[in-house]
Amino acid sequence: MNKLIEFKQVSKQYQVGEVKIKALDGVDFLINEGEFVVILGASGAGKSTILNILGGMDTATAGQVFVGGQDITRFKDRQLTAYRGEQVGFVFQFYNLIPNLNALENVEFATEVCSDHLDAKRILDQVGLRDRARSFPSQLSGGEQQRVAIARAVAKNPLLLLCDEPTGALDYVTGKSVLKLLQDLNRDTKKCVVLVTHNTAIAPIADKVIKVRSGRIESVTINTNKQSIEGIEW
Ligand SMILES: Nc1ncnc2c1ncn2[C@@H]1O[C@H](COP(=O)(O)OP(=O)(O)OP(=O)(O)O)[C@@H](O)[C@H]1O
Repeated sequence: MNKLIEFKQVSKQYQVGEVKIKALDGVDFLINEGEFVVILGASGAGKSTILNILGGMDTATAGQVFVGGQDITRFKDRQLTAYRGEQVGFVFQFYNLIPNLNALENVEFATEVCSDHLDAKRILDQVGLRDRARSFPSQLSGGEQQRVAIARAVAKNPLLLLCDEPTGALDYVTGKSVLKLLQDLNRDTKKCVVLVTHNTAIAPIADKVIKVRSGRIESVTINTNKQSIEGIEW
């Protein structure tokens, strides 16, 4: 399998007044093309910091981050903006949809800047929202809004899909169906998915599990017997 992402001795320090906070401290890991990766860890472990640096939303204090062979820590602002806009699809806990655009418009708006984007209607169809394309976020359930957010991310046709606690605001059954959608998309499109969670029960659905603790990598495990989301409970 080809290497897609490499973190090399990545550190991140935040300065809050007089206090220095070490969010990441020498983080190393590899992710291959097409992998479904779960980043696990307790609150404050550094999971979101890893995802934000990988997505070009934050910058490392030290170290290198290679994505598709390019060191994104060396990118100038414009390159980073282009990388974020075109190569990365984000899915957040609280959907972040634009309230006065309907579902279809939310997806189309996100893909406008992407030269290689997919058809918004087709992707909405794929996430099971064909009949809700004209609905506004306030008219959709949490699970439906998250499906729009996933469609928005996928329609950009990005290199990677980054998901930060995508089921954090959803009930058990809806959360499971959103994870199933992400798992299906990963299988069908071969896009790399990196999902951050504190829920250890989700780990068996991943190809690779990266455990983070106090800003360091505790372990990296390859699941030889990856499970389907239907097969696990918590
Ligand atoms: N902008 C910031 N300024 C200062 N400290 C920050 C900032 N962002 C994160 N931190 C700190 O860095 C550490 C790692 O935070 P991070 O958000 O990556 O953890 P996390 O594992 O994603 O936690 P959670 O599951 O609670 O979201 C924490 O101690 C946090 O307080």
